[in-house]
Amino acid sequence: MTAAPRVEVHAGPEELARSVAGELLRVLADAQSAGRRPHVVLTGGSIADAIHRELARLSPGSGVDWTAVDLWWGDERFVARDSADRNAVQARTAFLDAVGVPAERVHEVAATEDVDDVEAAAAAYAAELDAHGPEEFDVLMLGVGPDSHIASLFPGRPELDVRDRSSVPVTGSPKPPPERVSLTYPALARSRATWLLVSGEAKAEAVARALSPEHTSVAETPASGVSGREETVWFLDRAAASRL
Ligand SMILES: O=C1O[C@H](COP(=O)(O)O)[C@@H](O)[C@H](O)[C@H]1O
Repeated sequence: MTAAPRVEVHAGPEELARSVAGELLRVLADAQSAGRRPHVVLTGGSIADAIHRELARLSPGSGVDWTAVDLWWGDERFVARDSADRNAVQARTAFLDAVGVPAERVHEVAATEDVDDVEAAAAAYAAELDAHGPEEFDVLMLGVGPDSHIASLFPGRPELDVRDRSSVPVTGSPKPPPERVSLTYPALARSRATWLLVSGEAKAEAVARALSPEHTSVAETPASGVSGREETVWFLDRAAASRL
């Protein structure tokens, strides 16, 4: 049974980013001390970028061996490999290059140069998960949009109902860029710890709705549909928590 979500409120985005990065480094160091190679799902977006920069800053002395961590993404934009719109490029610039994660541990979604179309990118990502993915991710991090989307699962869209695959193509995304690849709910449910990362007043209403699931539906509020097997934590700043 999944425990009720925990809500952690921080003063502002910097404090939020520092706390999440510190907590992630502790989880990774503990898993490695126990002899495991942890698998983490990264997200894109503004607060994720701040967290990634904190990871680069706090990593020295954390005890984390970044050559023994596998990294995945909850979603990716289907654009050119070096596009600044790619979540992987954002992560690489903010921390992957700085901490030295080897390429074979970084499980990126295919870019437009790699495959013919977004359907092929989603199929290739599902195959990569089958071949190298864990039974359970250690930590899954998700940003939340003002419309309550998580990964690239947007309100009212058919991708919300996909149950037979781990990864889906998204075309005509309401938020640009229009073509994306997203993990599905069954894949997002394969995590020990699920952390939702939210900063800013513009998302306060989405947070309040997601945290009162009896007053909403997954179709209307996609963020209400995820939870970790052992813990679900909403890391908020005061502005994002202002309607709770
Ligand atoms: O498009 C996306 O948006 C969300 C949230 O981004 P933010 O800038 O509002 O924080 C992100 O979680 C997702 O990975 C991304 O592709």
